[in-house]
Amino acid sequence: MAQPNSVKVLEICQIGPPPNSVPTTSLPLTFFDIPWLLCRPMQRLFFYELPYPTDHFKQTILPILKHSLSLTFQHFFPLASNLICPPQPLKPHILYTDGDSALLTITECMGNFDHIIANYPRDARDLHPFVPQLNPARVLPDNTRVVPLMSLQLTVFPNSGICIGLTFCHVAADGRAFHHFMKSWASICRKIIMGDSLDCIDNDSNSTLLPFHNRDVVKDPNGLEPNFLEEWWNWASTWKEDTRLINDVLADKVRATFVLGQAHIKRLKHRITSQCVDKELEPLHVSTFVVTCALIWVYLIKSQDSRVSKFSDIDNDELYYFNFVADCRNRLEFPIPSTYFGNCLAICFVSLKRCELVGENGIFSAVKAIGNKVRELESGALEGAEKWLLDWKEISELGHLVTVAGSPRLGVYETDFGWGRPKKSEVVQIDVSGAISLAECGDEDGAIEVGLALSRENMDNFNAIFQHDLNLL
Ligand SMILES: CC(C)(COP(=O)(O)OP(=O)(O)OC[C@H]1O[C@@H](n2cnc3c(N)ncnc32)[C@H](O)[C@@H]1OP(=O)(O)O)[C@@H](O)C(=O)NCCC(=O)NCCSC(=O)CC(=O)O
Repeated sequence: MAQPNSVKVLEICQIGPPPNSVPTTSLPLTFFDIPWLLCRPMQRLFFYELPYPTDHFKQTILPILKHSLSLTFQHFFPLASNLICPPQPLKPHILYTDGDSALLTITECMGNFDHIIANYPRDARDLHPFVPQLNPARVLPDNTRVVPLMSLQLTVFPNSGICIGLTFCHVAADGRAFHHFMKSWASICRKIIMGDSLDCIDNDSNSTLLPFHNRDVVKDPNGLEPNFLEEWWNWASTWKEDTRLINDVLADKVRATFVLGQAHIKRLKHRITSQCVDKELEPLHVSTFVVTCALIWVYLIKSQDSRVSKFSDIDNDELYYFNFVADCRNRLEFPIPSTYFGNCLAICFVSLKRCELVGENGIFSAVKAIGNKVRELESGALEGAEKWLLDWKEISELGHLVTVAGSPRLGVYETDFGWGRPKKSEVVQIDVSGAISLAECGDEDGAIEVGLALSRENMDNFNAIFQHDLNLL
């Protein structure tokens, strides 16, 4: 019997920039890009309500989506390009050659749209049929690997909605760059639907300014690039691909979205600020991002308690880690345009003992640790950058790590192709990577959506703690 969420493939094609519109271009990787070479591909879904039958979608909407995608690739060509990894010591780089294109698969799904986009816990495997696979890498006779950087999937849910799914390599684009691409594609599509002029895509709002590709703006006075490359080569030579089947990894996992409302965030901020006053401490950096991360970090550790205690003694002195990235486009001594296309992220780690996190003042301690790290970025976002890769490797091997994907500042729900805001956006890879995903809330200004993928037992525990504690805020 077919699974409710199985999809039927309607068409497979390749879409690239219009022929002869982009010259052959090679982009070097900067020290900001190299750490992402070994990162799993990003998997992002956007769901839209669209009450049309499949034939209408195929005849009317699909041609516009394809045409606007091609026009968008003309400016965002790295996403239609390949990552070229020649044998050491030649450097990996991104190469666009005329004719390069991204794989686009069109599918149809008879599953229940409302269930698929719901916030309540659902089988983590439910979203995977909508995630496109990247074309496999090619290996040239001289052992150069040619790796496609992005693929797309459009799934139509007859008479209810569509899903735009994208898989892309983080080495090509960070969150800001990727969502710039998405909003530009949406803007061009919208203009075609409205019959507006396409003379330029940079005349309506900041989100559709043209991307900036010149990598010379990234200065590297401390020589991070050669060191990161050396570490990547060492790491890649011993790296073992995770060959487990996705269904095995996700067999017991469920995913859910938790919403932290504006009122909750306000009260949480107020509570932390008052604690500072009561204890006569210096004010902390109490942003929405910081308080949300602190709260979720603490609840995640508390929700694991029952599982940990079943198998082992809890070591309260053990260090637990939290990792987030910070957009450096306005945080460096040298100017980087806000439209810079590539990676421009500082990698930040904080750690606390388990007892500090689960104790009475756990959220306060977590706010202090994360907030201080954000504040440190003001005095030098590249401070300690030489340890980014080593920290990453060591800490991920230690375990006890919570990482963040997405951000509430990327405007995910502003991605409007001409038929309204997304009903839901999901970061699918968190179910394997173990990260939490953050986004602004689609339904409430100032609220935050937190995406989680946990074992069924942990999700139940997390849900109970979240509902109980939120009522006390
Ligand atoms: C370092 C940070 C994570 C956290 O810094 P902060 O704690 O200071 O929080 P912040 O920068 O969001 O905002 C701080 C304050 O600035 C103001 N502020 C900032 N941006 C604003 C905006 N767009 N609109 C309105 N206010 C804004 C608010 O007052 C806010 O407080 P308040 O919040 O209280 O109102 C962030 O600055 C940052 O760099 N975010 C981007 C991270 C990123 O790019 N991630 C994507 C990874 S790639 C990826 O994951 C791929 C993918 O997504 O597909």
